[in-house]
Amino acid sequence: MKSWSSRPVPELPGTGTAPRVHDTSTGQLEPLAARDGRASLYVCGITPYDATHMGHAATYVAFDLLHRLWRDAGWSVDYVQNVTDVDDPLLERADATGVDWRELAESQTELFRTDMSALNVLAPQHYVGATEVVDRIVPAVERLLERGLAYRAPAGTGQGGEPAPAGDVYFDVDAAGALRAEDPDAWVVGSTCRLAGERDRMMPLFADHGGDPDRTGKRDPMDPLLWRAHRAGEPSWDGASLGPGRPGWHIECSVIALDLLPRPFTVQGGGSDLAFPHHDMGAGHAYALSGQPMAEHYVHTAMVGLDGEKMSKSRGNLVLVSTLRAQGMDPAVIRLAILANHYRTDWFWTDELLEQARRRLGTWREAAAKQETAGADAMLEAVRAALGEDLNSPAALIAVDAWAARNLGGAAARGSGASSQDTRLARDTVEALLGVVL
Ligand SMILES: Nc1ncnc2c1ncn2[C@@H]1O[C@H](COS(=O)(=O)NC(=O)[C@@H](N)CS)[C@@H](O)[C@H]1O
Ligand SMILES: [Zn+2]
Repeated sequence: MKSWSSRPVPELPGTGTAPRVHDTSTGQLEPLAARDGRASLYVCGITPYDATHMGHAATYVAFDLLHRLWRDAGWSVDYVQNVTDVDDPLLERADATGVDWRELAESQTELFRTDMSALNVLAPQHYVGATEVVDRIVPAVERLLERGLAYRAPAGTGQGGEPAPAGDVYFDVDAAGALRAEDPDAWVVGSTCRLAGERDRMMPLFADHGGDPDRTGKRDPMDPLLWRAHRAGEPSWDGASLGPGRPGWHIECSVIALDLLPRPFTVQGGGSDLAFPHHDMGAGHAYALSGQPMAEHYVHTAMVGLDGEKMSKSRGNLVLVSTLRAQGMDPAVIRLAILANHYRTDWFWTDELLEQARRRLGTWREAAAKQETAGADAMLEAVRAALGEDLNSPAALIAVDAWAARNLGGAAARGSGASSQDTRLARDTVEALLGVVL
């Protein structure tokens, strides 16, 4: 699937260092460093409807900061993102709005690409739809069955009490967890999101995020679906020995990452709502298939809300990037409004945030319009330091505020050494590291 076009990233003098970022699997700040000069990133992509709301945008802008820091450190970045272009929520929305599910997926993915390009989010090298890799998912599920790490559920009733045909294939979390006996690094339920052993906390999360604990005939209610046997009216693919059907959710990300990224890759990323079950189960599938951990680090962004509630499709309280753009809002203002919040602190989208970002950008651009300015070196150092400490973009913006104030304060405030080269470096710093064009 095609990705999107990205502006070139200005080169900066010197190099940054490995950013220390909070890793969900350890609960600590960890240096996210490349190996042999290569860093690799898998950020879960959208399920293509209601794109691109501010929650989506905040998550992809956060990982864009990491991507830019890695390039500033002189490393090459292998970046993969998927599109969950077949899944229950998408089919339900298509049915509810009387739109063909493929057309809905295609048009919403295109809108997402346009919004990402407008927000100056660097494009992944690989942008892969679940429907493009069904032929890779089927053999992976067959392999898990052969190894006794998956099983076919008998006919019964589904999560909502509806009839469920025989042939739904589930991952056996217990059997997979037993692999730890052979390898202490092996995945067990909860090992990548630190919920191991907390079933009473896990079960509601599992049910809320695509799980079907009440489906009869499962060995463990928490076993996640790998392959959904064909139901009338649903899209389905040839599943070879699995029979006709469609992929489960977690397995798509495991298979795409295993196909395109090193084992393990550097960072698995997404919003905090993906930590469990999605990233944890996905890590279990990847370990069961490869014998290697899926990722070295797991990084999750906080939730963006509106009017006191998490911004989400189900609540329909969405502020869309494309709506603001259609109203003439400069996307750089939207990006600045997002960056004014720390990626790991839940926050609410407000008009004041947008207004504050608009003013801030105006001040920065006024300073950058001056023929000669000073202080870019100090600003570069301060922005690198702020982002290098758990992607602290609010502190980075304050460093740019200080640079602008100094240069709008008249010649005396600027001090000696003002030059046009300095202005160039200031612009390049703000664009290369923050993705904002002055
Ligand atoms: N309110 C929100 N705040 C922050 N991030 C959010 C919010 N809502 C969704 N996200 C993030 O946006 C990304 C896409 O979400 S999504 O469209 O529901 N799609 C999915 O979660 C799956 N397609 C991942 S494989 C995910 O990383 C999700 O965690
Ligand atoms: Zn995913």
